Amino acid sequence: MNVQIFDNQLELDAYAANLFIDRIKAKPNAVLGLATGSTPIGIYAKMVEKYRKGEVSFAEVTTFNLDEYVGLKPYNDQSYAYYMNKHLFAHIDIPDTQTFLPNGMAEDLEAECARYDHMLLERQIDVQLLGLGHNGHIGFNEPDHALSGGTHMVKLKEETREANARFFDSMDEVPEYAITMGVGSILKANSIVLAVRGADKADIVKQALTGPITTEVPASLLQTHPRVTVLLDREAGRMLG
Ligand SMILES: N[C@@H]1[C@@H](O)[C@H](O)[C@@H](COP(=O)(O)O)O[C@@H]1O
Repeated sequence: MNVQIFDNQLELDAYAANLFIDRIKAKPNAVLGLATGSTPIGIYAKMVEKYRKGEVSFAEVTTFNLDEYVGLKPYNDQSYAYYMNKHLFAHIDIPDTQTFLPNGMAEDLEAECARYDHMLLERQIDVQLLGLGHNGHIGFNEPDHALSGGTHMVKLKEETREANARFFDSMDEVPEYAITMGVGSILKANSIVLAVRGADKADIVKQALTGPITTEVPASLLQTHPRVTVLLDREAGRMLG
């Protein structure tokens, strides 16, 4: 693993954005795997800035998001569809037909997981962006005695709902279920960028990067992938030797 520790957030954001932009410059029709949460916001802002300066075009890029809550309409401001439009898609030249997220409003959620998985099987993600949950989750793959390879529905752990409650008006509004890309699909990406910030993630960063490879810390499976770049701020990296 290539681990980079940054003194400030802006440097981390710029470095991460460049990894994606360099890939698009080398391969204009690159397939990007995208993530949500607070960490990627600055990375997307940097991508938008570079797009506005004319440094990159997303016209041929395709994107797949990791996950989506079940039961939130796309125009609900807490849905990941809304987030992606707000922070990235609305500001760049990517056609709507080339951006994909699981549909958490699908009537038949099993069929929706199969549909999303089918699309992922047909394509290879060139660069996959990941954040890290406090319990080691990636996407919404929660710690468990076994993990799913493909897209599936998950019941969110209470700790995850609590961590994400800060974005909602009350805990009752935080969805209980989500659809997430599986760990198998994530590990199939050609390269992976894991971005993590904050002292509250230092312990799980250490477990994920240096602890045993276990489904109880889903991010520890990244140790098995040959091309992972880990981007940390000082706080998140403070427990690494
Ligand atoms: N489903 C997302 C994850 O994909 C993300 O990595 C995590 C961490 O988010 P943050 O960057 O806000 O800590 O939040 C959510 O649970």
